[in-house]
Amino acid sequence: MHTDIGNALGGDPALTRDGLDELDADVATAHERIADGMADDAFGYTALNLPETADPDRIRNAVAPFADSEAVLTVGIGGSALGAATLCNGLESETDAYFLDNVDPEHTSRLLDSLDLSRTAVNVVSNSGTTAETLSNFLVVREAMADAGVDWAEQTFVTTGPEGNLRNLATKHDLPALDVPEGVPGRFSVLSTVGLAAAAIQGHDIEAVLAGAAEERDRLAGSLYDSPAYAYGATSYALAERGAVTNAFMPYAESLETFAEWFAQLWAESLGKDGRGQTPARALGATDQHSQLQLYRAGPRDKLVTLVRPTERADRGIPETDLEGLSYLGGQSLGTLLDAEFEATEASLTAANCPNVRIEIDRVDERGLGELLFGMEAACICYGELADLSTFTQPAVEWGKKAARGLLGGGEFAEAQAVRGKDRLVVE
Ligand SMILES: O=P(O)(O)OC[C@H]1O[C@H](O)[C@H](O)[C@@H](O)[C@@H]1O
Repeated sequence: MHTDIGNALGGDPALTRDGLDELDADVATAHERIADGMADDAFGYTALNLPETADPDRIRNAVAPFADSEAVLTVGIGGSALGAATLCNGLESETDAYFLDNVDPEHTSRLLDSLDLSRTAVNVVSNSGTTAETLSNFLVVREAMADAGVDWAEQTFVTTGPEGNLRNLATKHDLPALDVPEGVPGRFSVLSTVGLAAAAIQGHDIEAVLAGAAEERDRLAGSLYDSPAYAYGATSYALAERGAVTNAFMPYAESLETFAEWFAQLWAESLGKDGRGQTPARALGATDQHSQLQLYRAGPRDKLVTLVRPTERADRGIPETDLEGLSYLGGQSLGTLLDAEFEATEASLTAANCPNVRIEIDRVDERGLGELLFGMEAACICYGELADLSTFTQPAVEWGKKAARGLLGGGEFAEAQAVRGKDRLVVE
């Protein structure tokens, strides 16, 4: 992964090279704390050890019974779905991958009706083993399988923590179970069983994902100028502190669209605390050049734009044409056009003083995704250290979970009272 922060300097909000140089001493301290956390396998930091500690053979063996499946359906939400979705949606496979995260009944029904459940492996993922959306969707999937005359227990495996309803269910029905590694929060779990099992069923080279991640880990160093991950984390932090409270994250590859979703969870849930943080906005190049870019270039001066692309991709030529005014396109390729658009957007933002960062990988393949995923995790942790935030907690998300559970009669939660006490001012 390469991080080019040249265009992050000298814009509005203003960040100077001197400012970054000054921050570099804090990056050195942050790096020490991160290295200590990794060495101690401390909660959260241990996620950065996954390139070494994840066991691809164990994952491959666990999913071997499902190798002939036509599709893999992952039932999970948040960190228990987005990592696997990033890998599966980023890479080509003959085995289809589907994800049930939301509990929209229409979507769930439509998806289940469209699948051949007799040829579908079901991967139920929940670290806590108690998440209402995941367990509800699983109960619905199980019923649909039974209705279709499918032995659900033959086609289901779980990925979960040591305790909880899902662990109990796996024990009761003797389902294959993969363990979520201890101390790894969901949004940092993509390089573990949580993110890699579905990719393994799809036949992807999960060792290469880990190798890409390991390469990025080896480049963590005590200076932001030596580590692409810290360069991104430190620059984002410095800009946010100066007013760039929005991070418009814009990959130029359809295959990276889910990666932007994964990034949004990582950045928002980890760094949105104590009145601080940087709001991730998901965009896709070149599509959103024709919509959101207007705001990024000419709207409030409160943004960092992150442009991400592979430098190599399978290309497709644009046919020659004698259509008037279009001859300049003939003989070019879609890839050349996309690259030109990327560079034009970058220049256009810079000309308007909008700070932007360029992140590149060689290709969207297993290795490249491993680099990006690890790189963004390390960037996020670095940002959290610099801002002195508790990167690995999510009290605000837990609040809503408790409120919803209380409303459904799942226990006594003070948070549910707040929902009942909602102020109303209805206009009809
Ligand atoms: O894996 P689970 O325990 O089911 O949790 C799934 C998700 O739940 C919550 O919303 C957390 O804030 C997320 O970080 C987590 O990834």
